[in-house]
Amino acid sequence: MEGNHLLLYTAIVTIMFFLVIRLPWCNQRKRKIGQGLIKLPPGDRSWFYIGDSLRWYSSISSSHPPRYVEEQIKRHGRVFTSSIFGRRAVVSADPVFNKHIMQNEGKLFQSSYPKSFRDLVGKNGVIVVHGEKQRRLHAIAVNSMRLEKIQSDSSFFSDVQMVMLQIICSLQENVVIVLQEFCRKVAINLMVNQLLGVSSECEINDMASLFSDFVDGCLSVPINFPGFAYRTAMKAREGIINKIKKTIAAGMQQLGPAENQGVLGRLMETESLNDNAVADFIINLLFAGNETTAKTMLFAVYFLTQCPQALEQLQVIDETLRLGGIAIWLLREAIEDVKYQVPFLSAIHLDEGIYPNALQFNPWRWLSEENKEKRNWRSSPFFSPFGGGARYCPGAELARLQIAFFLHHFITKYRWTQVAEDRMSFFPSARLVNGFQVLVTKV
Ligand code: HEM
Repeated sequence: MEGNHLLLYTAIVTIMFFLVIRLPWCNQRKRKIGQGLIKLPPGDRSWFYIGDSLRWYSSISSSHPPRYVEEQIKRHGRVFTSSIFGRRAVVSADPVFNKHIMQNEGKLFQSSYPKSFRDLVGKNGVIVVHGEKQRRLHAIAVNSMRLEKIQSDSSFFSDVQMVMLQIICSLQENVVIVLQEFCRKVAINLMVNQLLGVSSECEINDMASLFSDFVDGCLSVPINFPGFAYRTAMKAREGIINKIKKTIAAGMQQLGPAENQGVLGRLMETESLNDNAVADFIINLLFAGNETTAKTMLFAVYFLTQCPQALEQLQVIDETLRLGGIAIWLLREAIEDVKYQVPFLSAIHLDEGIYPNALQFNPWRWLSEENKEKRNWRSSPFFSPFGGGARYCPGAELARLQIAFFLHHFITKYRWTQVAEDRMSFFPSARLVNGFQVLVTKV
């Protein structure tokens, strides 16, 4: 399992082209496969996994991450077996089967993460726990970030506005900026404000620095030794926990109504979690929400740069999530031997059959009548940027609001010119390889 770290981290931060189901490789299962009692989906039977892994890596680090999967689909069909991550895994690029996997979280499949990752995000966090505990924390997360809840927070809009203005107005004119870094800063500052209810510039900056170290560690190789990003992230985790505990101890009621104190305030008022559980909860939201939101902001500006007409209309968020979706796959472990059929011919976000000219950024596609139902990410098997089933993303509404605010401010206040070639890559995590260097000028 340890060998899986890098890919796992990539998986976590990087719309769903496909789902990977890791097969727990016990002797009993090996024997059953040998005796033909368990039939695996078709696939290359080579146990020499390096070849598959290299092709997998080279594909996800290219601008077209599903390449490897597409090649395998041509040979074996939409659900196939592959030797990646040092193990046999079943890869599904079948939209309906993917939905089935997500709907059966905890019954037939479950998500699984290595110990180093669990230590960092907290072993009681919603991302890593299972069963009743996961359902309870997930419900709390959904409740604290519901659209109505966010909108009823009288300070939400003014806070977001303030954070946005602070950062966006700090941009210098006629200077080349690396937009990737800039979007990360925007997302981290918004996250500090939205999760902890912190609004003073100085406090936001302090916490943003800890958050940034923490997120870097989540995306690094887990070497717990001084000088390594993972160790720095562990330290940042301690700093974040201290701050959360201090905020709790200070009694948020003194600071005003709890619904105006971010997710932490709402949590304290309505839920009976102990301090450690609250800290792990917030840290999980931070991890899950930060890179995903930052990269969607970045990719939206990147696609808009290539499509100036869309600037006029701004129907861009769903199209960005389809074409530049951050979670390119999800990982599941099969709990039981699963019978499945592969009768489905349709495919997912980049499939020409579902989305004609799939590789073209075309936000107007979402306006057509036939795509209206497809667009419903809660029910559609063809559009799953926020996952599905028991683990669907509880931060989806918050993320969309933040991205919309960012685009509004950035687009109405600035014009930009791209100054260096760039392309998308999903290795080691979703990014633009040259950071997207742009020269900005005020409108
Ligand atoms: C564009 C931005 C975002 C994208 C594309 C995204 C995508 C996803 C996806 C695909 C999952 C499912 C993972 C799985 O099934 O294994 C997920 C889960 C999750 N997301 Fe998001 N997310 C975004 C923003 C956010 C934000 C802003 C927050 C919170 C502040 C958040 C919190 C979470 C949490 C806590 C989970 C885990 C739920 C559980 O395991 O029960 N996400 N997200």
